[in-house]
Amino acid sequence: VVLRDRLSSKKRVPLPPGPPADPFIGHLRLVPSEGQDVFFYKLGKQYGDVVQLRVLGRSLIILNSVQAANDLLDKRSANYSDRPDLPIYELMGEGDMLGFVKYGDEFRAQRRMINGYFSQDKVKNHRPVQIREARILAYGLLQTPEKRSDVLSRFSTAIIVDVGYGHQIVSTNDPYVKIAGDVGRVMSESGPPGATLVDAFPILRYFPSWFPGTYYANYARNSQGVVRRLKEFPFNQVKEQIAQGTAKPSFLQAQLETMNQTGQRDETLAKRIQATAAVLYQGGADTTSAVLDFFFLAMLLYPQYQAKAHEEIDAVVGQERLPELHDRNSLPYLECLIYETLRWYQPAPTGGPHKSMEDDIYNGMLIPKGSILIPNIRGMTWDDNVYQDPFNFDPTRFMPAPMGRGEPYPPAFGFGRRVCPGRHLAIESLWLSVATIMATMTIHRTVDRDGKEVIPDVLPVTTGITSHPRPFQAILKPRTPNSFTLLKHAVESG
Ligand code: HEM
Repeated sequence: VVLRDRLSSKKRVPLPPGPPADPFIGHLRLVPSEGQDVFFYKLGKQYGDVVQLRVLGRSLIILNSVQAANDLLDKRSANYSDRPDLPIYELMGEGDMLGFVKYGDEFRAQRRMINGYFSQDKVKNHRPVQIREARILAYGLLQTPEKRSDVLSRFSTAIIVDVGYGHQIVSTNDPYVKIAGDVGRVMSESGPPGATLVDAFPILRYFPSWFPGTYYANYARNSQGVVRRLKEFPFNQVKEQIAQGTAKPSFLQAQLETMNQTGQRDETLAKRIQATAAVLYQGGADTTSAVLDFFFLAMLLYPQYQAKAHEEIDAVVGQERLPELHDRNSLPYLECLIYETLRWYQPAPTGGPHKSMEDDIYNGMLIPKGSILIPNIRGMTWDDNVYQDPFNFDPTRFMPAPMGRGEPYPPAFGFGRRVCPGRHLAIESLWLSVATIMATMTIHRTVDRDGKEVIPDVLPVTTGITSHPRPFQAILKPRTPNSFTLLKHAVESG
């Protein structure tokens, strides 16, 4: 009786508001193929911070405020930490990797493994690698500014490959660079159409990749080799190095050593180690380099903030040495510059999709069991209840009054039990790279044939769930002759 009463009372609870739908396909025709983050943001403006869409019988709940995302995904995380079925990623061989794993024991085991190596406390051990790579990055940018995008990718790949697998990248022929390139291509390219679902509903091919069955199935099948190599190559390399006594400390080495010590050599554990090591690359490489590219874009569009960062670094660090992490607390403006970059544009603007496990009621609205919840980070960072003049890039917004307005840092790393486990590593990588770049170079706009400054396009490209700036050129110059010498010396002395 109690259950019947609860169910019948739920029937009276309205669903969250949303736009009018078509019969059967629901809101399918409304959702655009590109720029879903901006579309969801606009829906939020019209219908409120919790909006419901129905697509082919599935309930999509769009969350456009930090408050709603925290209330549901964090405070009620026991119900909202599952992921939707993503058959295409499963087909690719990624179904057992943390970003896609369902809520349950395997999820907990993988998070524990990753947290054990990347918690706030543990990431301190990885600083020497990050410092070295930040300096190689700045040196590389000054030497080949026209290859900025490649140099940024190399930076984020090198950190993951060293911290994750104990391998230092020294040349572009490196097998890890090849694997990284292949994985990046697979994640961003779409393949030939032909999947049953896509054939049945051709419009599905324009859907973002988190929507079940929408990614090209053939392409996914053809990509299995790339994903397998990402899992097996580092694993086999480190296993061999351990056997030969040459393994360097790394995430993989630590997991394999623990497995050897406990004598627990079962296949499930070996597969789990492979999957967690692979997901580090997948979660950490393109995201970090995309943020840095957004940073360069912001510096070209808003040169006044670059000048302020230079001033702060000169006052604290001077020009005779390079910044170190112990300078971090003395450089509040630089901190704000990094968080404003993360607020302004994000590499994952629609966040990670969460799935609800039971019916729930929130603010008088029914969130049906099995809904896919999209924490639309774009909408949250453009929320004018939280951020004044949200489209404007303004690092001082986070500063306490009277310098700023004390606005909160953006939720760029997601929510609840699914919050990004690489966030501490990511923030330190970003801090070291931005601090080293600001200490050693100035960033300028290029000029066209008529001598007019080129202002790059601010609108990013978003494919699937990741976003990065459109290609643009920047002129990078050493701040002083000593900047270049300092970097050269740091890089050459290792
Ligand atoms: C600036 C860089 C980064 C950004 C903006 C970012 C952002 C995110 C976001 C938004 C999510 C989804 C969270 C959710 O579902 O609520 C996520 C998940 C994840 N990230 Fe990151 N991330 C970054 C760097 C990294 C790094 C460096 C690593 C690894 C070392 C990493 C590993 C992961 C993993 C494994 C997940 C899946 C977690 C799960 O499903 O439980 N990320 N990240």
